[in-house]
Amino acid sequence: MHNIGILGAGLIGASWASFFAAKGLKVRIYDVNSEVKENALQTANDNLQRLVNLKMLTSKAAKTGQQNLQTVDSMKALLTDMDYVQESVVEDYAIKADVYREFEQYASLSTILASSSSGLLMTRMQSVMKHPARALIAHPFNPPHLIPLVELVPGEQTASSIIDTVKTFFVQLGKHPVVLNKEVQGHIANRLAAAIWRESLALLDEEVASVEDIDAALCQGPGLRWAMMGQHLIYELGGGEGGYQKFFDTIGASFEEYWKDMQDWTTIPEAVKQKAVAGTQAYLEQKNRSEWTAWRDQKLAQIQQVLSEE
Ligand SMILES: NC(=O)C1=CN([C@@H]2O[C@H](COP(=O)(O)OP(=O)(O)OC[C@H]3O[C@@H](n4cnc5c(N)ncnc54)[C@H](O)[C@@H]3O)[C@@H](O)[C@H]2O)C=CC1
Ligand SMILES: O=C(O)[C@@H](O)C(=O)[C@H](O)[C@@H](O)CO
Repeated sequence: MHNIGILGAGLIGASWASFFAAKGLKVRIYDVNSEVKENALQTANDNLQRLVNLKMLTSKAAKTGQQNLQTVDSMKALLTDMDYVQESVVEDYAIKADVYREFEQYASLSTILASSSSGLLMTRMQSVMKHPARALIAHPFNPPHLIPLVELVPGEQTASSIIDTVKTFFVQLGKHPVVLNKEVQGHIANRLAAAIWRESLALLDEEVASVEDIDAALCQGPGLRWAMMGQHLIYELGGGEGGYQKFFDTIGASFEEYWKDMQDWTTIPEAVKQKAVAGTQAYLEQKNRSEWTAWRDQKLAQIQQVLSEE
């Protein structure tokens, strides 16, 4: 697959455009909002240069990538002779349904449609399609041009061959695809993030600690391990010579007590949202959002460079 379509070019679509262009693929960018589309082109060009500065891309590859990026003015122009489309339009079933119906007016039967959706169910999204077998979720983590994870989630009508094709495609591009056997809201990573986020909010609400200390307790502790290990492996090691079973039999029992005492919100209280927004302002006194984003991207690149030195 060489012709890549970016359908929806906001925050994630622009980063996807950067990623595919960095890999030497031909990338067409479309968004219903022309200003967003042109901004995405500029962002993708800027990101390619940033990848050079981060020593994650050669200048030659960046130049080729910039030459391979183009914006188009219609879905028809986006989808003509298109191999693979990464859909990153607004996270809304109705909007995605309209986009999928329009997609099928112009895309050939062989064109793969992959949604970036953070947690919508592909079965519901592909239900409006005449040819749903070629649609799946390929959910990234922000920013996809720097974070390798992509969660592949089939809908009930997705062909298994499409999952295999897209998994191979992403592995060849240096991504780390994980394949879900069945769809669940939020997939894997966002469900894990949701559990941590809820308790981060609860600890703030119960005035256990400040926003910055709650965040630091995460990124200066377990977060460092999470860059290379997940909870299962971490606790296999946490059990010492007795391994995971020892961990279950000893420390694990304490976690059962924590769970009894932890929040089980299914909606976020408005007062908590206000506390979190207020508490986060302290970060913006240190750096503005663009500076935090640049700092994040630099650290993400450095971490991955270290982790690649096996
Ligand atoms: N923001 C994030 O950190 C992440 C977002 N995602 C997912 O990516 C998707 C996009 O999210 P964002 O980039 O954050 O949203 P965004 O709001 O930045 O971009 C969405 C874009 O879709 C465009 N759009 C709306 N209707 C359209 C149509 N009919 N045709 C073409 N373009 C249309 C909008 O103009 C907008 O530019 C969502 O499904 C979201 O769940 C996935 C991972 C991370
Ligand atoms: O965290 C991410 O980048 C992704 O997993 C998401 O889909 C989040 O929901 C994102 O929309 C907010 O960070």
